[in-house]
Amino acid sequence: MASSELYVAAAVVLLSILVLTRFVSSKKSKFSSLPLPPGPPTLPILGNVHQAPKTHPWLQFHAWSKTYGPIIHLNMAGQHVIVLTTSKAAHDLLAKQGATFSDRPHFVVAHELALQGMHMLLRPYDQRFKLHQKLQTPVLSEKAAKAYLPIQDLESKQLLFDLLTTSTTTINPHDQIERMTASLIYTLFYSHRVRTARDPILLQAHSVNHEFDQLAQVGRYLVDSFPILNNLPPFLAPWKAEAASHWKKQRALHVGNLELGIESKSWNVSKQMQQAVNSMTDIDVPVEELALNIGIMADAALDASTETLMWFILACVTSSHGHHSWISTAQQHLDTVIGRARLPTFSDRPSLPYITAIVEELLRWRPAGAAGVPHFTKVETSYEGYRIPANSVVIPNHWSITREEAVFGVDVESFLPERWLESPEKELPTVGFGYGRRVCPGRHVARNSLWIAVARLLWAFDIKPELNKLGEPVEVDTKGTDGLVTKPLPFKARFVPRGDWVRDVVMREGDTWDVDYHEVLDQIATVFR
Ligand code: HEM
Repeated sequence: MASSELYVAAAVVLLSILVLTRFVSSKKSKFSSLPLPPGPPTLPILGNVHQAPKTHPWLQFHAWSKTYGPIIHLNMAGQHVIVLTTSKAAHDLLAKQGATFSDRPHFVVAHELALQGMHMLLRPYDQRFKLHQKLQTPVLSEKAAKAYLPIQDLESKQLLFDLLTTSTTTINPHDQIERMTASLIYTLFYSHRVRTARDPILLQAHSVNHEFDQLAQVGRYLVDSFPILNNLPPFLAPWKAEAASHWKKQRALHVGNLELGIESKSWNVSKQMQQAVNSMTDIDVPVEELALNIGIMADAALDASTETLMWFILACVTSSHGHHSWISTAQQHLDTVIGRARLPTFSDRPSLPYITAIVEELLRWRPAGAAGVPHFTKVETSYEGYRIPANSVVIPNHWSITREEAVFGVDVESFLPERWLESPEKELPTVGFGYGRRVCPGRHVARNSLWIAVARLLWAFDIKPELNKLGEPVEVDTKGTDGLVTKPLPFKARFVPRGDWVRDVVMREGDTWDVDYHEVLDQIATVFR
C-alpha cells in the first residue's frame, strides 16, 4: 500500500472512532439539565456541517441571528460552536467571564507545529500568554500610543504627498496606504522606515503570511479536528514536514527583524521589550519567542489598519455620488476649524468630534475582522438559561454586533457618523477590537492612526469613484473578501485635490524623507524612563 493510501485508511478508522467517542463521552454536569442555545436543525453525526458557510461565515451567522437570537449553538461534527450576535452577550461572556472565555481554539498545524506555539493571537490563555501580554502592555498603552503621535504625524503627511504626486489621480491606493501603516509599525518596532510598498522586509512578511494563511485554513488538515492524529509517525503525517519548513521561514523573518531593531542606532519597541526580558531574572525567553511576540504584533497591526483605511476610501467612493452628506459635513468642519493654510493635527482632535465619529462609524460599518477572532472555553458554564459546553469555540460575530438595530438604529447599512454624536446620554458600545482579556492591545495606536489619516485625507481630497469611458462612475463591490481580516476587493478611486491650497501645504510639509526619524524615536524613549 502506498504511504498516502495508508494515511487515508488510518485516518478514516481514527476519524470514525473519534466522531463516535465525542458523542458518547459527554458526562453529567451541574448544567446538564439546561438546554443548549438555539440553532439551526442538525443531522445525526454531522450536526450542522452541511450548512456551514463556505465563505463569508459572518453573513450566515447574521442571518441565523434573526431567527435564533443573541446566542446560537452550532454542532460541527461534535465540535460545539457558540456564536454571539449582540454586544451584551459578547461583553457578558467574553469580558465579564474573562477567566473562562479567554482561551483560543487549538490549531495543531498552524500554531503548535508551524509557529512552535508562539503565535500571539493563537496562544492559549496560560501563564506564557500572560507573560507575553505583560511584555506588550507597556509599549501599547494609551500613554505609549500618545508618545508615538509624532511618527503618525510624519507618515500621514507622507501619505498625502504620495497621493498628490502619483502620475494620475485615478489609482488603487492600497500601496500608498499600506506603505504608511507599515512604515509606522516598522519604524516603531525596528527603527526601519518603509519607503515603498515594495520594501524587501514588507515583501518577505507578505510571502510568509500568505503561506501561513494556507496552513491555517479551517478544514485543511484532519489533525486540527483530531489532534490525536499528530501521534502518527512523520511518513504518515505529511503536515509535519510542511509545518517544519514554514517554521524556518517564520523564524528567519521575525528574528531577522528583531536583530535589525536591536542593532539600530535609535530607540524602538524591540529594544524596549528586549530590555524588559533582560530584567526578568527568573524567566528565560528565547530569542525566537521574543521575536515572534513583536513580529506577530506587527503582522496583526499591519493588515487590520491598512484594510480599515481601505474601507474608509471605499466608504468615500460609494458615498460621494449619492445623497449622502457626511463627507461635505466633515469638510465643512475641517474648513471652519483648520482653514486652508495648514494640515489638521492631533491637537485639533477635541475640536473635531465629527472626525472621531467617522472613525467609530468606520469600525462599525466594516469591522476589519467581520467574524471576530474566535475565543474558546475549556470549562462548562451557563448563560441566560442555556448550557455552554466545555471545549466550545466562541465566536463574537462582529458583523451582527455592529448591525444591532436596537443599539445603532434601523439604518445600520448606511455610513452615518451622526449616530455617534446624536445621543451622548446613551453611549454606543465601541466595536471592532474584540472583547475581554483578548481585546486588541493595539487599539489606542490604531485609533490614532485612523484619526489622523481620515482627518488629513478629507481635508486634502475629494475622494471619488473611478469613471468609465462614458464618464460614468464605476460600480464598486462592498462585500469584501473572506478571511480573518476582511479586505475590500481591488478598486480604484480618484483623489482630486480640493484646491490649489492643498498643493501648497502638502508640497511644503508632506515630503518627510529628510526628517531625522531616529531623533524622533529617541524622544519617545523618554516616556519609558
Ligand atoms: C484598525 C486596526 C485594528 C483592528 C480593527 C484590530 C482588531 C483586532 C481584533 C478584533 C482582535 C481580536 C480580539 C479578540 O480576540 O477578542 C485583535 C487582536 C490583536 N491585535 Fe489588533 N486590531 C487593529 C490594530 C492593531 C494594532 C495597531 C496592533 C499592534 C500595534 C494590534 C495588535 C493585536 C494583537 C497582538 C492581538 C492579539 C491579542 C490576543 O490574542 O490576546 N492590532 N485585533
